[in-house]
Amino acid sequence: MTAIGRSRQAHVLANAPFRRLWAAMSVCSLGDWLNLLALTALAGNLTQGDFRTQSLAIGGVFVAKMLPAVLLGPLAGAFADRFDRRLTMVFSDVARFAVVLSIPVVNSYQWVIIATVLVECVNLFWVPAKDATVPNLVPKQQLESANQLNLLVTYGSAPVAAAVFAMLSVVADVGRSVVPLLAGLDPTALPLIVNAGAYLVSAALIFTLRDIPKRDGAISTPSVLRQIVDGWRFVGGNRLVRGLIIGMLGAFAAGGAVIGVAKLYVEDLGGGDAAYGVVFGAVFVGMALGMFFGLRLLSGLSRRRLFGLSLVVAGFVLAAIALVHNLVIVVILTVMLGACAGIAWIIGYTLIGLEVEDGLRGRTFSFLQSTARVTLLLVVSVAGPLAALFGRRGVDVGALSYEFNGTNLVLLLGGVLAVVVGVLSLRHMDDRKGVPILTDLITAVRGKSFRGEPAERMPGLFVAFEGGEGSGKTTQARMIAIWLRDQGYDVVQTREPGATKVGMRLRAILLDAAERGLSGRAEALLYAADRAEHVEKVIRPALYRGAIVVCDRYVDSSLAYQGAGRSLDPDDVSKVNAWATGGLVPHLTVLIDTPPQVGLTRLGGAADRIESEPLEFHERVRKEFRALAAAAPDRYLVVDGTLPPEQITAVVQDRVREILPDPVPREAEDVTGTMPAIRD
Ligand SMILES: Nc1ncnc2c1ncn2[C@@H]1O[C@H](COP(=O)(O)OP(=O)(O)OP(=O)(O)O)[C@@H](O)[C@H]1O
Ligand SMILES: Cc1cn([C@H]2C[C@H](O)[C@@H](COP(=O)(O)O)O2)c(=O)[nH]c1=O
Repeated sequence: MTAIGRSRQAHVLANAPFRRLWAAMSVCSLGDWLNLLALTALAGNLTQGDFRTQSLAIGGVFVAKMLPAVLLGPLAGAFADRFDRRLTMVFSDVARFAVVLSIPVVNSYQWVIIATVLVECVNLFWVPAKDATVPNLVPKQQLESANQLNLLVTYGSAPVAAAVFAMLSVVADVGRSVVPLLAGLDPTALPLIVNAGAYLVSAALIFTLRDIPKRDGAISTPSVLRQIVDGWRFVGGNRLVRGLIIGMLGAFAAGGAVIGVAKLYVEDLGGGDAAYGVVFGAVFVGMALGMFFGLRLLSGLSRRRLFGLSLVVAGFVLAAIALVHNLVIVVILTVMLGACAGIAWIIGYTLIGLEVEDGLRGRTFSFLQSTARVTLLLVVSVAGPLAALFGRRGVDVGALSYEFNGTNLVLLLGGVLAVVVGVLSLRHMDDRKGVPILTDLITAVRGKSFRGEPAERMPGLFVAFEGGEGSGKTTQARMIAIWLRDQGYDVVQTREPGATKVGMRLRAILLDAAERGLSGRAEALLYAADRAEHVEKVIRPALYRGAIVVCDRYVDSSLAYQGAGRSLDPDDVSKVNAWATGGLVPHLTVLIDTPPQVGLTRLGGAADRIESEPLEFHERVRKEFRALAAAAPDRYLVVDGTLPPEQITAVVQDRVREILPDPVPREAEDVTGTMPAIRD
């Protein structure tokens, strides 16, 4: 039953005009992928014999495919705006049909290149006309679903095309051996005919789609160079985005190296066109596996770390592909390579979506797309000539001989590049500095979250100071931090709320006296949010590093203030905080126990939102602090806060000394005195 006032929205594919356009897009995408496979294979077949010529010939196809988009993209977009969109698409489809069909008929390398450029020029009209049509056919609220479906067919058709290509290649081979008339035909002729047919089907589908308005507004497409310059201005200053862009472009470059030499490499391994189709399809199968299963398998690992890590692993897998001379193993490794690429791709896109602020997001995506195109073009154009330049080389080790060709070199370089950008991304974006990545990885593989590490397993020491308003804990935390630094320890002195960037904003909200009417639960959650950020970004990394963390307030403050003060269920407060901190508990909590009547009078300046609570509230807080300490005396030190500050410091020092790794004995300290190196 649907709720009153809410009607269930039909699926976007229930919209007949969009369904027809989508069908046309699907057929075209399939045709496009088949085209890529068939043309690269044909270029290799037409120049067979000489390794160098073949490498250059295949590289030439990629250059011909990408150059029109880079040079003429914006121009074609502007032209496409002026024509009737339906007719633009229909004419483009018919033109593509004719040009692709002519390729197997002419059967020459020069024509392959000319035809490729022609088809790509026509694509420049088809794509903007299609993009501008979708919003005309679909209501605004369904646009996102429509775009998702478009993406699905754009990339989802690649493995289907690879399978179709492999199958058609086998059929063509059988046909040529059985029918003598077909013997002279290149095996790629059949896939090219199917490719041409796909464009014709699309033309027919769109021709009958009368709902497309003739013209509606303009699609403005700035030049690729403009997009890159503008984009860098916006994204270059952000460390996270910089890391993401470096990683994603590196992945594109490594991918470009693979695309540029894949056909020849498969041929080197003894595979024909069908095997090329299988390897091509393996990349996409792997990508799908990575996107769906890889992320689930490692759901406990920090996304930023997983991004860099998947690039590094992809690099090693690519290097293995470069060195192994076995087609079956190469196909398996290619699936793994695709999985790493899939993980990196989805994380990269999601992180940009989540962590880049709204005003920058569009520009970041368009910057990424423009630079990705240029990177791909550059790498693909260099890969072939580089492989050709290196040629074929053999290494003899005793009775064994190992062939290392230009294709192996390009793949190996692609692998090294992926490892380097992976490491660079990790260094730029790591959100868990100081925590060994292997520890995180093992925890994630075991199915646990990286946040669940108890303090005892970390080399550092965690001391928290608690107490009511004006009890003197900030003074004591500072004295202890100075004393510890004097003794040569790495000390991180911190506080709650407000030790992180987000925390500072939360502190402002939480303590603003003008912020009236904040509910108890919201207050508890905001303190917990501050704590989660604090633990993840400051405390845990410091403890992993082996530092001593001296923290002014921690979970007990929430139990005392929100639990007892606001009368929230202590179990709820405890659970929320256990989740927020991943169960991180201090080694020692020092409670500076000062009666509120005393503490509140010590404070100067205007009272903040919590300080201005009535005395009974602060009494409840104090009572709860004392109860918590009484329940776990081993982990607490309770000191009378009305004593003179130096006396309190001495008591705290004695207790902390007991748990210090390699402490300086009290007597030695008394004799030598201290030479404070850092006062604060
Ligand atoms: N033992 C003490 N006896 C008297 N005054 C003290 C003592 N300890 C600190 N003070 C003074 O009390 C005031 C509050 O101290 P401090 O800032 O350390 O307290 P606090 O517990 O951190 O307060 P809050 O958390 O409410 O900000 C300061 O002016 C400080 O000099
Ligand atoms: C961590 C934490 C703090 N509070 C309250 C206690 C104080 O009134 C303020 C913090 O101010 P301070 O001068 O830095 O001590 O926030 C709380 O209610 N719950 C908490 O978890």
